[in-house]
Amino acid sequence: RNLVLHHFANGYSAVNGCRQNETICVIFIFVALSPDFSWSKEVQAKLCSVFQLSNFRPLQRAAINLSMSGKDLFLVMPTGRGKSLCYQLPALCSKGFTLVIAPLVSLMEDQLMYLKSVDVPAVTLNASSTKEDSKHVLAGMIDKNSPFKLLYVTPEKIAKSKLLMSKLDKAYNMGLLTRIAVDEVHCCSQWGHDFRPDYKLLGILKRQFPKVPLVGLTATATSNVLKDCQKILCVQEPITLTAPFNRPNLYYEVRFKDNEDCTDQIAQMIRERYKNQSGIVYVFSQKDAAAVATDLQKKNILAQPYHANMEPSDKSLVHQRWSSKKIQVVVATVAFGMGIDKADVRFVIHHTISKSIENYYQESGRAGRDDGSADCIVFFGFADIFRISTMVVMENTGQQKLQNMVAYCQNVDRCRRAMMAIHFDEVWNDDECNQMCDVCRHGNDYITMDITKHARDVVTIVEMASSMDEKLTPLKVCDAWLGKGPAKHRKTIKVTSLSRLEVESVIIHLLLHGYFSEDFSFTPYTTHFYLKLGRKAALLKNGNHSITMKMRRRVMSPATVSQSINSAEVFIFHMQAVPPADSDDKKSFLRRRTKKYSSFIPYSQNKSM
Ligand SMILES: Nc1ncnc2c1ncn2[C@H]1C[C@H](O)[C@@H](COP(=O)(O)OP(=O)(O)OP(=O)(O)O)O1
Ligand SMILES: [Mg+2]
Ligand SMILES: [Zn+2]
Repeated sequence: RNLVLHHFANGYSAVNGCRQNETICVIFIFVALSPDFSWSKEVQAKLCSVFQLSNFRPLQRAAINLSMSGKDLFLVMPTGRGKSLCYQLPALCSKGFTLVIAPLVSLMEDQLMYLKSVDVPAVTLNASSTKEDSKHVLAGMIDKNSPFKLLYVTPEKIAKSKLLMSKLDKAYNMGLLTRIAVDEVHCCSQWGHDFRPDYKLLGILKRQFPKVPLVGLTATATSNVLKDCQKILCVQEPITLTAPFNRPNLYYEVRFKDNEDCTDQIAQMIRERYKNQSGIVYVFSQKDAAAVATDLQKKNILAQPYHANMEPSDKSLVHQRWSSKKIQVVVATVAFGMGIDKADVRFVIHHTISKSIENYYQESGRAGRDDGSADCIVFFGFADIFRISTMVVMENTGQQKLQNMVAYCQNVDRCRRAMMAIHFDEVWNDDECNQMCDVCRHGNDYITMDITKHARDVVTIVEMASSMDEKLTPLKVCDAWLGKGPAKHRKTIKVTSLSRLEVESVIIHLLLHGYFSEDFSFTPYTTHFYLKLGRKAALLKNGNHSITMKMRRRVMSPATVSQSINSAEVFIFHMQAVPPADSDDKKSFLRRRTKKYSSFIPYSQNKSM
């Protein structure tokens, strides 16, 4: 029992046997960690001689042993931690071949290129396979000498190719279909972040080939998504191994976009902080990819765009040039994601927030796969929220997921890792972050403020517009509150004393907490996002109701301090700070300031940490 607990404490975290008795699962995992199976020597030898790796990473050995002993398995392991090895190595140590389902041709090609380089025979069948290639592969599947160990196919092939299914059937009967691996298994579920309809049809595999063990692999799946995948794949009693989601070498930071274009700031960071280092800049749209790449090029940065609408050969070229360090930065949409396995990515910067935490975790997870330190920085812009919101308006849980992402960015209170842990149903102790997020490093720069009066004012603006039968976009609401635009929108309230960033922050807070809600309006060409009163807005009529939020401490001159001491009026974002007169306060101010400016020195460059 103690040994099992020891393994758990050392990162072999959750083990859930769906519908299985927990004790049996604990025994399975315990046994699976043992190095004494009939295949253990061969597995260890090939780990070194073929894959040229000296040790397993957490959970790899358990996953391989469970898979080798014929168990069905879900493996949830952070991006870049080596899930592929957990089916490639068993494939190499078993007779017959392993069928691998992967969502993208580019992802398969990358894996084939890698396997070729280490002399593991692997082939693919996909829409771009030639007739000759297909013939060769189909024949190999039922060849007793198994000319290949891994066969990569897209889910579309399984859904559409009767010939492939009949060959698989034959191979199954001959005992040559040894294992099935479903990579990026979260694509099965509509609740996952990257649903692919053809994955829904993969249940046929377990129904047709019940004796073949299946392993589903993903970096990002909540327990509900996994349950859904299990049902879709018709897997009866899988064991789920979940490696801790945490990537200790990644530094997470969110920056508020103080104007629409943060490209200048990004360029400066790349030129100074990430000189000669590889990275990715994620953008919202194909248009943005082209524009931001051009902007960076103008600033003498070797950057190229990457998006789904480019010719496959152009995409490959950008990927190759980046992998071989001929260019420094790829400016990409989400199309540049799965299967990107460059080890030394030192920064992933989001020019625009992702549409969900799952997406963000996966995209930022492209950084630091070599275990070296790397930075993951998001630029959080007010207008971007509504651009994405209207884009995901038709997706099942699109708004909820976006809200979670916005809450992650807006948060200045809780360790960023804690936010992710809560999202992925993990237990997390904030101390383990090790100051590797901006909140843990700079949380003291924020204080709790009473914003009730501000909330009443801005709610009044929306209420008034509505009484005049007008709808206001969030940007219009900001303008009205800041004293721009028609005066009728602020008849009974004063122009706010808050800065634009503060105004935006308050509106986001009210939206996240139900004082405002979204009001979409559809035209044949576009969708508009308007603000309307949310379910909690009425509470503001009650004199006792109060709202607080964390705001960046405003550094004030002594005169301002005395004016504002009893007021919630003055806070935040004044970068032009004036040190306090009092000498103790001055010291702490200077400490804070040094700290604040060191906040712009990320971990990877901050040699003192
Ligand atoms: N035991 C190990 N020791 C050192 N490096 C390893 C080990 N196992 C795998 N790797 C390396 C090989 C790859 O370059 C890198 C990422 O592996 P890979 O299998 O592509 O990740 P993954 O599938 O978990 O990530 P993703 O979720 O992004 O697909 O890790
Ligand atoms: Mg992978
Ligand atoms: Zn933290």
